[in-house]
Amino acid sequence: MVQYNIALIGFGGVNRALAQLVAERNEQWQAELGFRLNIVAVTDLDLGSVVSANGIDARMLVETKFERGGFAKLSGGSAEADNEKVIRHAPADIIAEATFTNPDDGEPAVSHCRWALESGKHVVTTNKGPAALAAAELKMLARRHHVAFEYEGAVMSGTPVIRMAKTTLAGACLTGFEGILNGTSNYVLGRMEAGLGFSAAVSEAQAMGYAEADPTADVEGYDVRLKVVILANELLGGALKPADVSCKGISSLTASDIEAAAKDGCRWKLIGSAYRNENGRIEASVAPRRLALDHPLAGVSGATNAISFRTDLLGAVTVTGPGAGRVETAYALLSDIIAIHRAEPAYTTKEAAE
Ligand SMILES: NC(=O)C1=CN([C@@H]2O[C@H](COP(=O)(O)OP(=O)(O)OC[C@H]3O[C@@H](n4cnc5c(N)ncnc54)[C@H](O)[C@@H]3O)[C@@H](O)[C@H]2O)C=CC1
Ligand SMILES: N[C@@H](CC=O)C(=O)O
Repeated sequence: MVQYNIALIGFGGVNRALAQLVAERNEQWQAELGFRLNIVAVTDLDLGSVVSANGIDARMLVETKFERGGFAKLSGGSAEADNEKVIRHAPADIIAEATFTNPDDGEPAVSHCRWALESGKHVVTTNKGPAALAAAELKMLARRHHVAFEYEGAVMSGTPVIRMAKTTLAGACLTGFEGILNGTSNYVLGRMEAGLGFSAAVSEAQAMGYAEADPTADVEGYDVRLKVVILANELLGGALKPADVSCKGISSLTASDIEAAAKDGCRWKLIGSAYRNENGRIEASVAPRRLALDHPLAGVSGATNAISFRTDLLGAVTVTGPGAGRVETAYALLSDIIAIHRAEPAYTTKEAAE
């Protein structure tokens, strides 16, 4: 039986949902995917840290109402989130990083990933900071230590966009993309169309688990900007930084802007895009756009996201699916672990990994 020991860094909506899946689906994964997961460590800024080489009961983790520092009450627990010690020394094969996204420098998540990779542990993360701001360094570190750095969930949560574009669209000559890449802002725009105020709509998105810890990142477009950087660098061979992407969010859109668009048979959407121009330069932007109702992205509603890839050989290829949500994003971590499992011989053979 293959069993991967996993450490959860950050125990908020996404990693809790992953723990819930572990509690409910390990038998199914063993039968269908050929492995099971064993949670050996968890750290969280609010709750502290806990390590157990034999494994921590996933159901107990999700069902217990821990108070601040509450992991101290568990065997092997402490009230402090001792991330570096846990990441470097817990007996984990895989580190699941799901702490807050820091859009400025990606820290401390970049360091979490670095410590894990340096210690020979695979990293799966939904955190956009490391993927957008330090992917080149972290991928190199991963190669050097013969482990994986995977971040499918950083764009469009569990909807398989990065891996799909890299593998199944290989050879189709991708020249650009445009899409709705933030669930919160799309949800907010839809609720405003239904007559709700901006702040009330943002509160709803927070309650549903879609929004960032600071929802400014969602409504001002900073979250989409990170996703555009990730996709442009990963799929178009760019070396973009957030400052290279012009950025405007939806916070200045008023109820009357939304009404006026509806009267004209249009709808506002926050669109992130990047294209390689004829000089080979990548032009990237984030901005609200008024789309006619027959535009392929106009009908994408709620926290659903969609991306249209522009390719030479196929024209536009559009993928739609969840863009946010706790379980949906936990699925992205599972999909990264499945990718690691399927590539495992490449990691255990030194020559193949170099
Ligand atoms: N919720 C969603 O729909 C999606 C979330 N993401 C990303 O996944 C990550 C996790 O998202 P959620 O679980 O929804 O966020 P959350 O805010 O529910 O949970 C984050 C957890 O990380 C903990 N934390 C923060 N800094 C920490 C640190 N330095 N050390 C240890 N723990 C720390 C917090 O105490 C909190 O419990 C974020 O980076 C987010 O941007 C990505 C795609 C979708
Ligand atoms: N806050 C983000 C979560 C996923 O990246 C969103 O709303 O899309």
